[in-house]
Amino acid sequence: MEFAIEVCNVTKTYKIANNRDGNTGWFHSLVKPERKELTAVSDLSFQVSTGDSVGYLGPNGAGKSTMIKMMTGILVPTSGTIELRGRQPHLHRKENAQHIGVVFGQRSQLWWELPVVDSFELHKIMYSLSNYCYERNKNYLLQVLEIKNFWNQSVRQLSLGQRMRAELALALIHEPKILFLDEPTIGLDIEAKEAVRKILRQIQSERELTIILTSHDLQDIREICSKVIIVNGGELIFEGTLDTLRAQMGPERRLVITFAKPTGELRIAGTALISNDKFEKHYLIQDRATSSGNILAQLKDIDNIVDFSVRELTIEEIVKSVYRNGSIVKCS
Ligand SMILES: Nc1ncnc2c1ncn2[C@@H]1O[C@H](COP(=O)(O)OP(=O)(O)OP(=O)(O)O)[C@@H](O)[C@H]1O
Repeated sequence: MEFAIEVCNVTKTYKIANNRDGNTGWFHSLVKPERKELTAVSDLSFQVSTGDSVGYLGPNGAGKSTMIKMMTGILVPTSGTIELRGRQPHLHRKENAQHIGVVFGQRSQLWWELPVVDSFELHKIMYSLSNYCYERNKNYLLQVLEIKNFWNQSVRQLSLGQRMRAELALALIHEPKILFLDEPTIGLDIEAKEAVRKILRQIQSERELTIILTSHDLQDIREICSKVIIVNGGELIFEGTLDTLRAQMGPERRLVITFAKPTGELRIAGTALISNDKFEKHYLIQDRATSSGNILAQLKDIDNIVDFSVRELTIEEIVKSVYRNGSIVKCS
């Protein structure tokens, strides 16, 4: 099997200031600063096959951005090796750039004051694209990403959803084989999120694109990715398919009910009571067959309910669940 990405025993440490305690600590840190090491990525190994779409998940500070920066060649691993299509990214930054596209949800590659088209013309020059290749890709992306009607508009006038579609098109204009997406739907409304996910699914299948996606929105992962890697504290804690993760995790939704008056223990069929405060109770929805309608039917006869919500587990809760429900799973 051909691997698009091979990560082998990679560790990345940063040197950070060691601020000393005590009354004079600040003074000593100022005149004689000490440094200590922080391990952001710890002995990580995994492979991504060509054409796979992988969700790279973890709580804040888990080392996701550090890993993406190493895979794109911006940072150099402290030890271990990374290969993208057989090449170490930091040693072959120029060649590597031809094969990868990068979208950071919180940072723009588009020129803010200029019309959208200008950023594309610039990329054409930067990537030395032939007229034929540029026009073919441009026409494809303009149509799939529906950006024709704001093609000549200045970037700062675009809505967030339009800008993200333009960012995606720009990252794909040189027809990369691997696309890195860091929180691509952050800040978008539901409709715009849906559009981005649909487009990514389409482009991925039409171009056999390998996708690495970090997101705190589980719906992104569910709709775009076939595999998941979960990291915590720089270490790999899960690698496998979404189905394996679901089986490992158990319930994926949480029901929260708020009461007007102090209320004793209350059971709801198809859920497990996990937090039993007098005014607020939390339940894990155990059974995938338990629909919101089913829950609503059970709640309608209980007066005294001020509010209730059914929400997905957060990444932090998933990480806890992976730890709680057994050993760390690695199954490619
Ligand atoms: N340039 C840096 N210098 C020193 N420490 C850093 C640097 N970049 C990241 N770190 C530290 O490395 C650890 C991992 O950070 P990283 O940004 O990779 O995590 P992350 O999973 O992407 O987090 P988030 O989801 O919050 O973006 C954190 O403790 C962070 O403070």
